[in-house]
Amino acid sequence: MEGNGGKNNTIETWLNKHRLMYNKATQHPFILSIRDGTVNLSSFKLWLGQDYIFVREFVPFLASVLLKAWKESDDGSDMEVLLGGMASLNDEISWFKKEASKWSILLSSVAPQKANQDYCRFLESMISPEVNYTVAVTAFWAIEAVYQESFSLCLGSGSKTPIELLETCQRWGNDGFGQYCVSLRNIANKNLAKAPADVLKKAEEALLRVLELEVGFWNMSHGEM
Ligand SMILES: Cc1ncc(CO)c(N)n1
Repeated sequence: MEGNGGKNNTIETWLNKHRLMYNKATQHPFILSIRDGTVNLSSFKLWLGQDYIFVREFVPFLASVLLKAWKESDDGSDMEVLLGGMASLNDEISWFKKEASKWSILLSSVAPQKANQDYCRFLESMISPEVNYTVAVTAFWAIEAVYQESFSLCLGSGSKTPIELLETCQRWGNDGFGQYCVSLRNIANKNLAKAPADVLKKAEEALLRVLELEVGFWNMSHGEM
């Protein structure tokens, strides 16, 4: 018997259960301000500099997920999806540098703020070999999914996203990134379906922690510290 009663839709179940928190993370006032065109550009610049630091910390985290997949996954296609993610991160770091120079942000002088430090500390905790693959890949999916949902909101019909922010929104809101998030969710669901109860509990906690940290990250950018 599988740990999850034989179901293969744990993520959907959790998203329904935690819908309020998920919506808080994906429909944050900062994102809504981009969508309605009222965004404060100094907030956007703050976000950009902080997210560059986050994304650099994201590389060793993803490397650890890849390592866990190699050790613990029985499906070789997981590794290919994760490797694709690693390749996009490489591209993303170049994009941040280009975007920062467009906004005259000196990345080398940006220091991580408290909410960012908290998030980076969480990523580091997930790197530990004691955290198993199912938990780490669930967290990874959640981190990517929040950005995908958030930024695709800024591209929808009726959105008044300022033209100079469209490229940012497209980076995470494009269909390819959406497909990638679906692949990650499928991987998470597949592993959750065969996970024992204690692993399920840790994965659900990791999901909630990610949502909380994402809200904190948006709050920081939006100047609600
Ligand atoms: C804070 C944060 N969450 C998620 C992503 C998605 O990669 C990101 N770049 N930054």
